Amino acid sequence: CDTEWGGEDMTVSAEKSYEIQDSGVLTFPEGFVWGAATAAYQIEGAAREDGRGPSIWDTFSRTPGKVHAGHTGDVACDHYHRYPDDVRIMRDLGLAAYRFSVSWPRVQPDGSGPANPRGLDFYDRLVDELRENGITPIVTLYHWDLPQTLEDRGGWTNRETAERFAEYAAITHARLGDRVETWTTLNEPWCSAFLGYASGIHAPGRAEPALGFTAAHHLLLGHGLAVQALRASGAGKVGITLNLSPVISDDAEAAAIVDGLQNRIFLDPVLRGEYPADVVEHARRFTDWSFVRDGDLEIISRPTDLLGVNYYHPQTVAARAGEPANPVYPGSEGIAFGGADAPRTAMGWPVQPFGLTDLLLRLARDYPGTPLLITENGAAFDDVVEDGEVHDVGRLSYLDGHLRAAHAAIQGGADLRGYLVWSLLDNFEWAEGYRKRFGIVHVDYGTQRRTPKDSALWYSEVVRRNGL
Ligand SMILES: OC[C@H]1NNC[C@@H](O)[C@@H]1O
Repeated sequence: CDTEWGGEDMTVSAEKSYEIQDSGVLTFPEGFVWGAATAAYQIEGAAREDGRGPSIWDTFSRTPGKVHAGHTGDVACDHYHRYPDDVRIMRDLGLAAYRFSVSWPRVQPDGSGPANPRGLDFYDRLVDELRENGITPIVTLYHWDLPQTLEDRGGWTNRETAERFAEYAAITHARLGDRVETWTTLNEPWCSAFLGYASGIHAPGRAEPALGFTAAHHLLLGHGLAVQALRASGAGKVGITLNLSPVISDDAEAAAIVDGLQNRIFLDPVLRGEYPADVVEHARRFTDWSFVRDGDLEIISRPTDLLGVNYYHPQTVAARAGEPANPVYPGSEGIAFGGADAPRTAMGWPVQPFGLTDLLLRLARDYPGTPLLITENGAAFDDVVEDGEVHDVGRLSYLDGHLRAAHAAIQGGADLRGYLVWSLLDNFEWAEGYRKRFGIVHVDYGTQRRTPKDSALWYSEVVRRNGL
């Protein structure tokens, strides 16, 4: 993926458009926010430019065997240099909002201390470019690229990292807060904790079940401290983004365990100010929870303005004697995962749009009063560029089904404010490297040429009509 910048013309060809057959128009609420999402390490590149320090993903991707084919985020989609072209693509598609993450090691190369002005300068340029093109920026403060220096001191297993995170949040808001209204603190703390510390599948690659729970708590504490810092700094809307999955099972006990470890261990502290009692008991074989201090849950549950929901698929589980534990769900011995009878994406994930309706209605029922924003939903498929076009029928069908599912949830009473497709661009899919493509815009990593896929043209029409 190491390329020279070609600077080709990236405009979307306006004459092409994707007509939606009038199969009964579904219209979304007035003001529904349509956009796309990305993350810094997955698209920016420029890994050592303008003072950026190393993150745990720079380290992890250089560790043999951890990332497909040794892929790294050194160049990625070269968004650090090509952002004007990428913003122009979003404008031409008619997107109203763009969710991106700020790279903590760009802002504070060592994770603490004074800001790196050149790092912040990039986000200044990006935010201004977005606003000049009528696109609302939505900032994620942490999308997994922890400064390595902090990991060297224990990372999210060290309580002090939560305090450093709040300082970083304040620094970033001080620079961008006059032009960025909507902030989410963390992206998918479940992945950071249970892929990164409990199972070793993601950076920093530690594989001790107990550390998953410690890291989860300090991530949540960091969220709460950052909310306090953002409020003190005059932030507008503040929230957190969680990857949530409804659990499908014939076995109530298995379902409760997985739902607790995936969903309620984060939802309940943030929105109810308590850890679920069943999860606390379940985890006692791994931890005594002594990392929870008096007052932590009050900090973690500071009021927020929105809940970012990342949905891809449900979890189908069954009780099966002798089944070994799934390492990302500590203590899940006797529970078999998978088995959904559904089409699959290139990630092997089942395509089950009904799960999104179930999830959104469950959130509205169990955690009422919190506006919801789908901050990620999308699918990987093996795309091919043919005569300058990408006929990604599978992705288009996935998105169509999930938008219909989201609409059904709105009809059922869910307070859903918007939908941000994952992702704007094909990008670095973590341990899968660049071999999995989630973008509605194809990226040729050899030339960095962008090609809007049929799904992008279709999505543009959905945005224009505010419906299907
Ligand atoms: O796996 C697809 C996406 N899931 N949520 C977090 C993102 O960084 C991933 O690329």
